[in-house]
Amino acid sequence: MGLFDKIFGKKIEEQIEDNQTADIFKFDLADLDTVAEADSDLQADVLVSVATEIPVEEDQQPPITVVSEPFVDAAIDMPIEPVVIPIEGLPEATPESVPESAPEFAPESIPESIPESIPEVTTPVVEAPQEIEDKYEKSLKKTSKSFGARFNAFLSNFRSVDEAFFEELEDTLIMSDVGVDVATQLTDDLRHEVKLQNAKSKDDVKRVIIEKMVDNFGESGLETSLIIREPLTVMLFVGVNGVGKTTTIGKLANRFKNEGKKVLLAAADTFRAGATDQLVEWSRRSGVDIVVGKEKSDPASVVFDAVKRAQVEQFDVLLIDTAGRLQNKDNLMKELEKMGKIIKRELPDAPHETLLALDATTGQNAISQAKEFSKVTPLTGIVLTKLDGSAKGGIILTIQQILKIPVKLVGLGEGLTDLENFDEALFVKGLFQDLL
Ligand SMILES: Nc1nc2c(ncn2[C@@H]2O[C@H](COP(=O)(O)OP(=O)(O)OP(=O)(O)O)[C@@H](O)[C@H]2O)c(=O)[nH]1
Repeated sequence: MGLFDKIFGKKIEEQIEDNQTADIFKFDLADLDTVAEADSDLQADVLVSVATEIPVEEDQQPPITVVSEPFVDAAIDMPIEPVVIPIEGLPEATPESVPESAPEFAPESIPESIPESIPEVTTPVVEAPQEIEDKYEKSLKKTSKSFGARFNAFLSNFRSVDEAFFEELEDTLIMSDVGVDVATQLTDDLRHEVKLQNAKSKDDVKRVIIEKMVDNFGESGLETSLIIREPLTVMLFVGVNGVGKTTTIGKLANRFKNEGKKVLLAAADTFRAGATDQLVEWSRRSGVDIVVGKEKSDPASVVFDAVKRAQVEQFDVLLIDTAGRLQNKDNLMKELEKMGKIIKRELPDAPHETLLALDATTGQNAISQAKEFSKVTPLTGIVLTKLDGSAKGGIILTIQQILKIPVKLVGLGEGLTDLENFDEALFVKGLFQDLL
């Protein structure tokens, strides 16, 4: 049984007839339903994502002293010295306040008052399946509307299923961010399928199109669950600026914390001023510990400190934020290789996940980023962020089909709990809600 049958029920029950000619598929579309007007907002499409600093009330910030533990390694040759990182707006740490080794995770280091807007921090949250389904449906509304509007408009223009129909269908698929290769393949498949199923009415054709898209998707066979390993799971996050890496790490930290796991963050994006502060803020929100380095210091040293600390203090999960400077691929590659080497020296099977964050609002651009990043480092999965603000969620179909990299997590909002495991069935249901 294909994914479509599992989600939407039985396929069209038409006799499969052999030796059918194209003429048989001529049908009258005069009785088409009134087509909903395409949402002009959705046509405008691209939403511009702006990386913003997380607003924090000054009086809610306890003093933070963050120490990067020194290490000596002739092989890697990184001159590291203990550093005290003054977080903007906080009292500067004095050398005396710097402990010799990385500080023990102390509950006191978590701010006493968590901002009111994030009550989930201390309460384990288990979401009901219906809640998750509703979130998917809501987040995919824009994509589904634009998908639905395009398809309904397209179908209303045709009186018969002939070659022109399939050519127009291919264009519609491309415009729906499915990607050229996938659109061509799908159209070929659909030519065959429509014929095979002897689809005669508008609804039949529509159903066959969706059915084929869904089944293709379901056949990807990609493992979408996150890899979790005992005693320590290491996850590396990569992606260009502003796509939502830091936010995803914050949300994931909160989720693992609520599951009772001991979580450590590593701010290995030492390149961009402010990136560390942002991650520090997320660590506060989620109530988890963090290792940071000096601005412009070697990110590999932060990773080294974090791995050591995670092992010594028996953390369950280490989430590493990196700088995604795709503009300088050689540097990025070297940087990621070096981090990988350091991690592997301590944990040969780590990093267990190298997750690429992609912004769903950027459509096909996200695909190019995925292609570029997979040249730089092997990727185990994708986090598709901002699905809630995108009308281009259809790119998931392309990502899985073309890149063969599983989407593992989806960002469905800016809140602490707006991150979900990728669920093919819920995604597909949400995607086609306006078409069926
Ligand atoms: N609506 C929505 N916004 C999101 C989501 N994920 C992240 N954002 C927003 O996207 C913006 C950028 O997110 P960051 O997490 O700072 O992105 P980043 O990739 O870490 O960026 P750099 O730190 O510059 O490398 C922020 O305003 C986030 O609130 C999401 O799933 N939905």
